[in-house]
Amino acid sequence: MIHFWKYQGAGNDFIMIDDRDASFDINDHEKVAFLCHRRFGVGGDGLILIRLKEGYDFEMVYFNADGHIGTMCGNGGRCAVRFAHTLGLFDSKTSFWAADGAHEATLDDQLLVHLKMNPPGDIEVNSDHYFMDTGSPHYVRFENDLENFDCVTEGKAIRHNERFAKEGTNVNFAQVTGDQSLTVRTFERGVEDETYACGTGVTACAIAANIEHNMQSPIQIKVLGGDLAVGFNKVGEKKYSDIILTGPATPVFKAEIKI
Ligand SMILES: N[C@@H](CCC[C@H](N)C(=O)O)C(=O)O
Repeated sequence: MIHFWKYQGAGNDFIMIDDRDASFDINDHEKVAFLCHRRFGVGGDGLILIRLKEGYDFEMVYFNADGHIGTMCGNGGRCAVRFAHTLGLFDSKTSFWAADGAHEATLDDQLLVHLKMNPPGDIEVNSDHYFMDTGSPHYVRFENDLENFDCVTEGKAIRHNERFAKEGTNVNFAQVTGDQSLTVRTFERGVEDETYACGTGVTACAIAANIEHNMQSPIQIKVLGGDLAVGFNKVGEKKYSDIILTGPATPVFKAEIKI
């Protein structure tokens, strides 16, 4: 029997498991893929284990819906913070461990989670797109009409092109909607579909918007499942610090599944 919670952050949804006793087999990809399946299982864009980690309040172990361990997940990170708070692992400020290293986060009075993201290393600026790693790899391209845009077809073609076919990449399409606002749609690696939101993706889009359009922090970002914001400090050419992803992290239900 597996006891779990379902959480969503701006519509990016996750199965959350309290695995402080480390009893979940992280190599059982089939089980994770089954649990994330929207027809045969619980359904989710990913699955997250909360584990203990020395020197931190907790560790977040993140799997994509395909059953394999993923890289950093920004929306999942916010949901993990809210879940860890419910488990009594911290009071209002936390530091936790994830695939890309340490993160800090706070939970405010309106239950919004402010999550510090690790700065991207090299940012590639190409003629029609950006590529950077904000904890997960992200391709970013600016578009003019995201409402009438085939994100799945375009995203899938880029994710499977010669450059990305092997390792994969997440693919984001961003539209400037104001002086400090964007709309973003994302095709996610590991889900292999468009998701309602991607936290590491909007982080990459905010940075790309600063480089391409001199857009200033904080940037408000509309995604299919809600509203997110990304703040940052520009500390040099294509160098950023204090990158904060802000958004909701909402428990949906708790249940158990016999497996
Ligand atoms: N939804 C996530 C991104 C998760 C990482 C990704 N699917 C991958 O492994 O590349 C987010 O909110 O950042």
